[in-house]
Amino acid sequence: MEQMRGLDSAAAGKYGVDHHLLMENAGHSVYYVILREMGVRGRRFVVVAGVGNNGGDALVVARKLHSSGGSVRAFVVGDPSGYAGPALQNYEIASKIGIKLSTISGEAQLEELRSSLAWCDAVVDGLFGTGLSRDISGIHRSVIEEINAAGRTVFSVDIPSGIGGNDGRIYGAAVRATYTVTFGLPKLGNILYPGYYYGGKLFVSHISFPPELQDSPDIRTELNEPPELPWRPPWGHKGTFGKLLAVAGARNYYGAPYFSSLSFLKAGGGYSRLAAPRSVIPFIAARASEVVYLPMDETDSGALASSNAARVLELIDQHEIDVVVLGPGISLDQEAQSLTRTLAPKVERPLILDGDGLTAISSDPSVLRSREKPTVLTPHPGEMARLLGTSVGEVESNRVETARRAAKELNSYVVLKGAHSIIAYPDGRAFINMSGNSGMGTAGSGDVLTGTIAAMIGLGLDVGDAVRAGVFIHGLSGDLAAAAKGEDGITAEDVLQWLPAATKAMREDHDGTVRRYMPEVI
Ligand SMILES: NC(=O)C1=CN([C@@H]2O[C@H](COP(=O)(O)OP(=O)(O)OC[C@H]3O[C@@H](n4cnc5c(N)ncnc54)[C@H](O)[C@@H]3O)[C@@H](O)[C@H]2O)[C@H](O)CC1
Ligand SMILES: [K+]
Repeated sequence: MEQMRGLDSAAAGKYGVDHHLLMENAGHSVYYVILREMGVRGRRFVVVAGVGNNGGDALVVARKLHSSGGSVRAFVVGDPSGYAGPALQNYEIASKIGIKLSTISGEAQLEELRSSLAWCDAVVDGLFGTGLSRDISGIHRSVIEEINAAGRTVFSVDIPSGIGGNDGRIYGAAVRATYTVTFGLPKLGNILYPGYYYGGKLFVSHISFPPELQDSPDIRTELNEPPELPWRPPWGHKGTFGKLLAVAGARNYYGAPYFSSLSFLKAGGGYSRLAAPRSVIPFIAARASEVVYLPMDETDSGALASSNAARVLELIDQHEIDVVVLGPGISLDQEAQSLTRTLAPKVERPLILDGDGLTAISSDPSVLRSREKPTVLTPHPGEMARLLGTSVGEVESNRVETARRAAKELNSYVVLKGAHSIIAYPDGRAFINMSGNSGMGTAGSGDVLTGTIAAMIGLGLDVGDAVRAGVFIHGLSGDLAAAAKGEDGITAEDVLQWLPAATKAMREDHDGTVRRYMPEVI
């Protein structure tokens, strides 16, 4: 939000696009969405305006709806003497042009609001925008509850009132919008859950900001728009599309090694090898004949013995491995953990660390510092908390900055998994991934992600691009699975089985596939 205010003042200062113009553009963009989504003439609208600039925007909308033949009942919530600048100007105009304008200062006026909400076809929510600074109570909260109770189509101005602009959290109560039109660029609160859910269909209006403002390098957080996949030469062979070595598995963890090694092939990778404890391999081989198996020495508990380190390094050279996955399902067995800490600094290939492999390096993250080749970490919030020595609550309350911090401190590409996974680069950039659904919160889904990212490296993408493409395609695969079977019952196997279709969609219609996940720019 602070960045947006900076853009605002830059727009006014440098280009003369002052706040009056910005407010007019903002109001018009909401009006345009209403016109396009439901029409205006003869329709009935309740406009709820707070006494800040969000309210000012809403009064511009009221003026335009009124002018185009809509029936408008506007309610100012709070003391109109609070208006200033362009918001005051729009309040004064709204007072003169024949709009039915009431002020709600207390519970006594709620009945008039309630009957108007019953009367209207749609509500314009301009109570709070990015100025929301604390939990909502009193009359503001009652108004939000009335809007939600009325069950009408709601167009929220900039952000659903009650959603925090920087964190997407609900500040006491929040409007459940059908549409949100946000200005300039999306705020984190428009994109992070639950804010993203409360916003309904999201539109972005650049409110006539010049591109050089929107594309400013100072903006270090973006939506994940993954790159096109590299071309597949028709004369390609297994080696052309990447050779994986997955070091994974333990006696009671058959799924992780299976999912991480097979998903590599399902997402387009060329040749997949799995180094797993000797006794585990027959069970996995029965399910994945396409993977080549390397039986490894094991401890009494059936985990990878630490004595395997030299052999793994030899195998990497012998088979000209391109990318290594280390950790899925290796268990907390001390030897497997120490094997991971021994291998991590020595693997001179792009390395993806996941699952219990992350736990192994959590006790000594410095083992990554000496690595020259890129490192990718794919923690869920619990693993991230262990990596950073903090709590899950801390991680979840500030997902973007936590991922950014981890990427910098560990000099790695970090995927903080969860609803809207966050991808952070060592250089400080962060990307919010928009594909995926709640059905993917299921055992093994993360293992499918590691093989998918590895496949993108195998196809030839730079590691940063490979992480962004892998996370997006993994989520897309889960969405295709959910579309076919519903979110409740999909399992990691479904996410795995839909990977080819997801990769195919990216090849056949990259722009269309990605655009479906992006807010519509109007
Ligand atoms: N480039 C842009 O992004 C543009 C943004 N515009 C609009 O401006 C709002 C932000 O307006 P602001 O005046 O800063 O605050 P709000 O209108 O969001 O809030 C009103 C007012 O409410 C007070 N307040 C905060 N929290 C509470 C609370 N819990 N209870 C009661 N009152 C509260 C606080 O004093 C606020 O000032 C942005 O969202 C856009 O809609 C421009 O108009 C267009 C360009
Ligand atoms: K709002």
